[in-house]
Parts: sequence; structure tokens; C-alpha cells
Amino acid sequence: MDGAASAALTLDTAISVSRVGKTFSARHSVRALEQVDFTVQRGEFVSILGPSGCGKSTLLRMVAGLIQPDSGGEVHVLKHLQTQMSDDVGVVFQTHNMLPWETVEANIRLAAEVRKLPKKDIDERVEALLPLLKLEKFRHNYPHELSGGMRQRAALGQILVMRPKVLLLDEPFGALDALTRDQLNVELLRLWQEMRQTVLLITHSISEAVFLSDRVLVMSERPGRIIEDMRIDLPRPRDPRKTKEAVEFGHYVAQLGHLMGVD
Ligand SMILES: Nc1ncnc2c1ncn2[C@@H]1O[C@H](COP(=O)(O)OP(=O)(O)OP(=O)(O)O)[C@@H](O)[C@H]1O
Repeated sequence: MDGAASAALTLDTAISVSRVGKTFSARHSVRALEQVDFTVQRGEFVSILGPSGCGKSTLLRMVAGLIQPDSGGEVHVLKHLQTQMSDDVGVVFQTHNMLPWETVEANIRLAAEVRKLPKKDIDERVEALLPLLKLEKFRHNYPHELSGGMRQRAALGQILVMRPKVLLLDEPFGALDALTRDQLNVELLRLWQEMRQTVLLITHSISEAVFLSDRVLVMSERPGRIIEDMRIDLPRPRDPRKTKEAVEFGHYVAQLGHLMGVD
């Protein structure tokens, strides 16, 4: 890391991505990312918007330690060079990862049990999580007995049980209808306000990004670069109706729409 990049790694930095590029060379060579640089402070909620195929998921998987950048690029999470997955970082994908033959509660307990956390601690964590996720009444249900929104809430629970300091969300509500998605966004904000993890969210929805975030990063067409880093100065806590009716909300949405060429 050079001087400037290391200076950016202040005490409060949770995620630092510096000079990251990625070329995949499977069937044919694809340059997915080019010179990506950004930092996320501890406790910040940051969203990434960008056209389909610009490398958003690739970037998130790098922050998760699932794939490595090309030489020269570095990703640090909580001051550690990210070379593999760690329990400090939780990732939720668009499709859930629940075992169909286990109940909601058993699925939520799973990661903590695999890591052999004391039963008492797991019990406490699950009892705290179920009401937060509004799943108390469904704890004994199986995944196929849940609605899509409940399944994604349970999937979030499977990750939150590990109390990750950094939460990476790859379009976690992307497959849901608009109404359920709006409801889950409100719940996600509520959870974040209680737990205050650092969150990095990938979304295709401009209004979702503005509603949830402290900052929105916009990526270019592939190879993806960060072309905008916009601070969202809307007051918190954010009431959905008041926030979305605010003139400033409309301005942010319009500015981002313009940058993404959708206006
Ligand atoms: N494991 C891989 N092997 C080869 N190519 C890959 C791999 N993963 C991603 N790519 C390519 O890298 C590019 C970026 O993909 P990525 O999934 O990161 O984009 P994205 O912005 O998340 O897309 P979308 O918004 O459509 O989900 C694509 O061209 C994709 O085909």
C-alpha cells in the first residue's frame, strides 16, 4: 500500500479497497473491475449501484474474501488484508441458503453450532434475533412454509447470529415483490439502527439506495470503476413516508438517475 492509501486507513475504517482490478480468464478474458478505490467507515451504510454486469458482485465477493483482486490491488477489512472469509464478515445473497429439512430456528442456529459456540450464547442470540426478524411465530416452520420475505429475513438471521461486524448484502431482496421489498428495507434499517454494523449493499434500486444509505457509490459500465461517491444527508432515523416525500430525497434520486442514464 502506498502512503496515500495507508493514510486513508484511519482508525475508523472498516473496509478499504485500493487499486483493485480483476480480469477473469475462463473461456475468454473479461475485465470485470478497473482501479476501484473506496473506503467505508465503521458503522456506515453504503450502497453500490451500477449497470448489470459492471462487477458489483465481483467487488462484494472480494470484500468477503471469496475471490482475490489482480496483483497490485488490495482489500482490507477491519485492518486485515482480506485473503479469506472470516466470521467478522457476513454475506447475504439474493437466494437463501437454508436447509429445507430444518426449521427456521435450526437454520438460524446452524452457523453458530458449526463453530461450536456455547449453547447458552446461541440460545440468547436466537431469542434476541427472532423478534427482531419478526419470526417468533414461525420458528418451528420449515423454509417451504414461509413467504419469500420471511425466507430472506431468516437468511439474514443465519448471518446475524454470528454477530458479524461487517455485513455484505448482494441484492438480498432483489427477488421479492416491490411491497415486500419496501417493508424489508424498513426492517433492515431498524436492525441496522440497533446493531450498527458496517453495511455494504448492492442494489439495482436507486430509491432503495437513497432511502437506506449514508453514501451511494455508482459504478461505470464494465470494467467497473467508481464514478460517483454521493453522501446522502437525510436525517435519521428515517421514516419511510416522510423520507420519501422529502424534496431532498427526490433530488438525490434524480441526480443518481441522471448519472446512471435512466432519466
Ligand atoms: N467466476 C467468474 N468467472 C468468469 N467470469 C466472471 C466470474 N464472475 C463474474 N464474471 C464476469 O465478470 C463480469 C462482472 O460480473 P458481476 O457478477 O460482478 O457483475 P454485476 O454487476 O454483479 O452484475 P448483475 O448486476 O447483473 O448481477 C461479468 O461479465 C461476468 O460474466
